Amino acid sequence: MKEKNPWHTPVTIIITVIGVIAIVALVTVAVLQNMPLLQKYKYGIVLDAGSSHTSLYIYEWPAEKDNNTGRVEQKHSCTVDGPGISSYASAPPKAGESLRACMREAEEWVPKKRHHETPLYLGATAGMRLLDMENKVVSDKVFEAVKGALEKSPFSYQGARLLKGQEEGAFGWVTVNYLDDRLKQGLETTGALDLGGASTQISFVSDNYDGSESPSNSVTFRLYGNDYTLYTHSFLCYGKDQAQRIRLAEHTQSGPKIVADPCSHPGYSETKKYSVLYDSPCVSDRKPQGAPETFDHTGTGNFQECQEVVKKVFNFTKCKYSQCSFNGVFQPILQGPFGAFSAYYFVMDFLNLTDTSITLEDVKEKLKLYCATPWSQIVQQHPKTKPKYLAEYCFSGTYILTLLIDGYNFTSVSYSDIRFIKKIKGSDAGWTLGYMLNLTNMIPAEAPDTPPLPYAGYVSIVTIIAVLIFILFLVSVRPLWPHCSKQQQIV
Ligand SMILES: O=c1[nH]cnc2c1ncn2[C@@H]1O[C@H](COP(=O)(O)OP(=O)(O)O)[C@@H](O)[C@H]1O
Ligand SMILES: [Ca+2]
Repeated sequence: MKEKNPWHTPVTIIITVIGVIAIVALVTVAVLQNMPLLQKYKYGIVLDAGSSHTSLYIYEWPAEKDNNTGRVEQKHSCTVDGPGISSYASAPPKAGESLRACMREAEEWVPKKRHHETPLYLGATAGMRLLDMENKVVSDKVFEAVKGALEKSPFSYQGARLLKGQEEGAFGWVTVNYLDDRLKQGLETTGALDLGGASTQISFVSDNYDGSESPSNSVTFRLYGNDYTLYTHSFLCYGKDQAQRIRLAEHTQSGPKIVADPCSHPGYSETKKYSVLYDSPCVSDRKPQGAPETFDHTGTGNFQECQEVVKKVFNFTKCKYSQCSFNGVFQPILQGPFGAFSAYYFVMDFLNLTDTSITLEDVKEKLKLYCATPWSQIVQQHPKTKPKYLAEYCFSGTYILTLLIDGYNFTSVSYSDIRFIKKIKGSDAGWTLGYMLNLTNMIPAEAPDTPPLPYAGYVSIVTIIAVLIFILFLVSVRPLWPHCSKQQQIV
């Protein structure tokens, strides 16, 4: 008679089926419970209302990683048509209207079901700081107008406000170091150099600065369990557009009809209004009395002379601290590396000077040749560049070098610590990302707890343990197996 397969007895079949079901159930529960949720994204929107223009940035991050890091990315940016909001002083409602096209674009980029929970911020910088100094009533009206426009959007409007210079510098530093993944890993940080139209910021951590000398320049952060004492300073009126005004004001103190400018190309000639040049708190107190209505701004294209006149924009005489940058402002010893963005990048990129491994002498030589190039040739070579920018690159390049070397004390050696950057890993360098990370509490003060095992390792271990338990179970119930019981009977 054929012997019955002991595995086919009802007891073993039941034990096996129950065991397999138990393992599958155990692994399934463990996996489901710990599985990352389906990749859903959250969004945040920040408007950078700068002195020259407004930009809107949309940021995106995985929904389950709110307070983890290195994951927020710029999804889209939109440049608002027209000038910065501070230019609408004579027609504030138009400042609000100007934002409409970008706000509509944002509605398309952010999935509709996320609109209501997407925070929306507007931060205004030096253009509005100047307008606020000049006429608080008007600057309030401009803010009212932009608030009105933003409140109408479907997003979660969180406020429109004037950023302090310190915040602008510090959040630019946070952005650069966040995107470079330096904060989470506690690595040496990168300094941030931001050049705008109306102000400029320098921010860095220096071993020689603990915040006690000139405390108004210090900002402290605790990020991912690391303490940082940041040195930061914002120079109002030292953005490149206002610095240009200060420089031209030097030239026009006697109210001349013709200004021969070494920082403009030979053959350049433009009629300009005195009232427009002096329409800024950075120069208004120097307006010459009895000047004609206009002057002819002509170029001589002399880099050395341009350097001399640009230097006069800075005051190097007084310093009540152990050391200063300029205008009597304290600055600790520079400690690199540095990322230089915004107009630093636009100008140096146009001039093909973003490579800081070339010597400063070579940089100056190239700029000298560029400044001496006749205006007609410049216009011909760059038909697509805005004439306003084109007319100023010789000045802007000279201003950047003078600000870095004479102003901040970079040397021919430390100049190579600077990287001119526009974007880091797809996100624009600037204060907006740092501002949003701060307001949404997305950078925790303490390092987040990380799971001891990666997800795949966790699943494998749960499976192996479950299988082992099952085998042990089978072995322990072996005496119940029919053929074993038979053998025992024989013995
Ligand atoms: O393509 C460009 N070439 C040269 N300069 C540019 C270009 N795009 C923007 N800029 C300049 O960058 C600066 C941006 O300053 P912003 O408007 O942010 O002022 P703020 O930061 O002082 O408030 C302005 O001086 C603007 O003219
Ligand atoms: Ca800016």
